[in-house]
Amino acid sequence: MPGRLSDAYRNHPVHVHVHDKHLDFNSVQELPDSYAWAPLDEYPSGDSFSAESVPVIDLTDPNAMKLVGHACKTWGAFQVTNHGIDTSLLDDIEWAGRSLFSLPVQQKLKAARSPDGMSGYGLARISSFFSKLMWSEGFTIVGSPLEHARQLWPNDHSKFCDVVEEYEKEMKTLATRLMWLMLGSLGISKEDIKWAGPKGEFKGACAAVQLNSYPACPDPDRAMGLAAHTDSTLLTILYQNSTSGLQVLREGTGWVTVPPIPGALVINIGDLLHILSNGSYPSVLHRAMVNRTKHRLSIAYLYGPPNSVHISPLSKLVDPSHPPLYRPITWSEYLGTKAKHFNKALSSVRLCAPLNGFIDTNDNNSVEVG
Ligand SMILES: O=C(O)CCC(=O)C(=O)O
Ligand SMILES: [Fe+2]
Repeated sequence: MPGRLSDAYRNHPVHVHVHDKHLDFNSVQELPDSYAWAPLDEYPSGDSFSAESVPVIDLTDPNAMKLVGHACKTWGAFQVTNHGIDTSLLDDIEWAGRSLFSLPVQQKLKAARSPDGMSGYGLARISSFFSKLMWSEGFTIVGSPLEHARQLWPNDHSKFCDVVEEYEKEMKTLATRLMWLMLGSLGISKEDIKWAGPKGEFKGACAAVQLNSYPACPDPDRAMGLAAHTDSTLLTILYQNSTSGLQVLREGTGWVTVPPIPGALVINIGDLLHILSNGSYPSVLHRAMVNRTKHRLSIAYLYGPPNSVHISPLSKLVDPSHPPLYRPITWSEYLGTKAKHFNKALSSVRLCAPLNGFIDTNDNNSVEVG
C-alpha cells in the first residue's frame, strides 16, 4: 500500500505522453480529429444559463451550516461568498496561472509530470481513459512549488512561489472551516473524528493545487475541456476566472453550468467525503467545457486527509438499517484505485448494495473508457 501521496501512482503509472501529444493550442485554426468528441452526451445540456444552478451560500449567514448540508445532499456542489479569502489573492493566483501557461510549450515541458508522478505540467491525468484528447493543459503542485518553478523560471520564480504558498495556506484554513460546516450538518462533532485532532484543525491534511488552462477553441461544441469525473478528494475548492465552463450533473436536469460570480469560490464534494458520509453527501460529477473566443483558467485546491488515515463511513452514520457501504481506504490508496478504475473507483471500494436503493453517481454514468 502506498505510504505517501506522491507514491499513489507508482503502481498505476498514467502514460499520457505529453511530448508526443502536446499541441500548441494557439496555432490551431481547425479542431483536429483527435480532439473532436461529438456527439458528446447521453445527458441533456439545457440552456444552462436559464436553468437553476448550484446554491450560493454566504458563509457569514447564521444558517450557513444548514444551507451547506442541503447543498451537499441535493447538488454535491455549491458556491461560497464572504469566505475570507482576499480578492487580491484570487487575482494573484490567476496571475500565477496565466504566467505559467503563457510560457512557450518547450519551457513548460521542462517541468513535465512523469507517468508515476503527481506534480508538474501535462495533459489531464484522466486523459488516459479516453480515446479523444482534451482541450486543456494542467499543472499540479503538491507542497512546495519551488522545484518546478525553478525549472520554469530559473532566475525569477520567487513571486510565483510566494503566491502559491500563500494560496495553499489560506485554502487550508478555508477547507478546515468547510469540513466542519459539512460534518456539523451531519451531526458530527470534533470528538467523532479522532484524526481531526483535539482542536479539529485536521493537522497533517494533504492537498494539491491544480492549475487548469482552457485555451480559446475554434470548435467548442465538439471539444471537451475536462471530461466528466468526480474528484478523489474530501472536498475541492475551485476558483474560476470570469469565463464560464464548469458544469455539474444534476439528476433529472442534466448538465448545469456553474456561472462565475466575481470573488466566489465553488465547492465540490469529493469521493472521500462520499465515503466518510456513507453516501449521504454524494460526490458530484462535473466537467469543463471550452469557449470559442475566451481563454478560461481554473484553480482547484484538492483537499484530502493525512496519508496515514483510513477513511471509512463515520460510525455515527452507521446503524443496522444503514450498514457501512465502503471499506476503509487511505487517500493514496484511493488515488491508485482511481488511476486503475477511473469513474468506477467508488463502486470498486463498495462493500454492499445500499438498502435504500441509492446508486452512486459513478455507477450510472457511462463514460467513454478507451
Ligand atoms: O476547470 C474546472 O472548472 C474544473 C476543474 C476540475 O474539475 C478539476 O481540476 O478537478
Ligand atoms: Fe474536478
